[in-house]
Amino acid sequence: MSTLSQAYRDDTITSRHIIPLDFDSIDGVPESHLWSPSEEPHQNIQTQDPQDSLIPVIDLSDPRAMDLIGQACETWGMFQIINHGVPLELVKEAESEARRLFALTTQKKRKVLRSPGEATGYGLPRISPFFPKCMWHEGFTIMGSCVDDAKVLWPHDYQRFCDTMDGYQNQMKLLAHKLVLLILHRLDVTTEEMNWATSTHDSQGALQLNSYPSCPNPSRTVGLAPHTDSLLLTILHQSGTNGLEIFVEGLGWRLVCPIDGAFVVNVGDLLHIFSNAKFPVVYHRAMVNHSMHRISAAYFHGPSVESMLAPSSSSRPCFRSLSVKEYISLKARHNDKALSLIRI
Ligand SMILES: O=C(O)CCC(=O)C(=O)O
Ligand SMILES: [Fe+2]
Repeated sequence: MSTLSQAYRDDTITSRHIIPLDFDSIDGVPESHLWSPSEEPHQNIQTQDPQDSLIPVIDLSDPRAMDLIGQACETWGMFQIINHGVPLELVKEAESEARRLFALTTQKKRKVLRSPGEATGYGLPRISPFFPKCMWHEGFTIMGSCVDDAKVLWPHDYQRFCDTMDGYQNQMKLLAHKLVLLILHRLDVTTEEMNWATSTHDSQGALQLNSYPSCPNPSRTVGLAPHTDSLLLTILHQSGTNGLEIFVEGLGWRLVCPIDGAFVVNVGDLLHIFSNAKFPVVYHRAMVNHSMHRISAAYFHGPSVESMLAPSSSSRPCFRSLSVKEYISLKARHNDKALSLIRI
């Protein structure tokens, strides 16, 4: 049976930029990383006042949580959650282990470089080939066990990293299932569809650790270019530094303020399709700043890659049905054009 990592492996586009910059050895932004407004479609739209975040913050212990989540999915496709039940200690530990990883020398990190045809390891964002300039970013992708890479990075001290990332992925998987259940109440789903979306034993997840070093020229650089996440939903921990922005039709780019102990949750393409576009497609990006090294951890949750996906109980579906694997493949080849290719 295919796994998410096989599906990603099959479709990696060979990129001329697969190696993140050696951030330790540079003192300016090289031409390859300098974006002009015309190269970044939304770059010139002003971000709103940082205090004025639109995205709702929902307390999962609130009896109205299900309704609030449903409304947020329909209106923004994004919300933040607090009182989610994930031990905050574990979140802090995962962030600190991610910092320990990115603080390694460039030479060390490149030993676990994600080569073309590989799904996990150290590297640039998967969307890099679709943009003319490189992003001010380095990432580390984990799907299941990361022990092989960790042994290369810390031959005598790899267990701490692995245990933390395993524990974090387990908690994310539990939380993702809880959220999917709450979200599906907003949609008119059949029992069979409910089983598909909530089946725990063959759901798939990937953990993406993102690092955005401080940048000498943040107004001409992009941390993570505008994109949508491919799977059902994403649960993001952003360290206390601004950077994540969501594109809202008619309003432009809006900051998603970091809140201590909260996770940002956003609808991914598969959920957009499954909701028959009742939930919007969520464009977001990450910007960088002059003084802070920003870290984030995104957990992408999806169903089995072998399973079929179609708009739920819809008399007038606006997408054709296809396998999850096929969608991942379309996305890898066509990026944000993938949804229009399956629209009917
Ligand atoms: O770093 C962030 O805030 C966003 C990360 C993200 O969008 C992703 O990893 O897909
Ligand atoms: Fe994302």
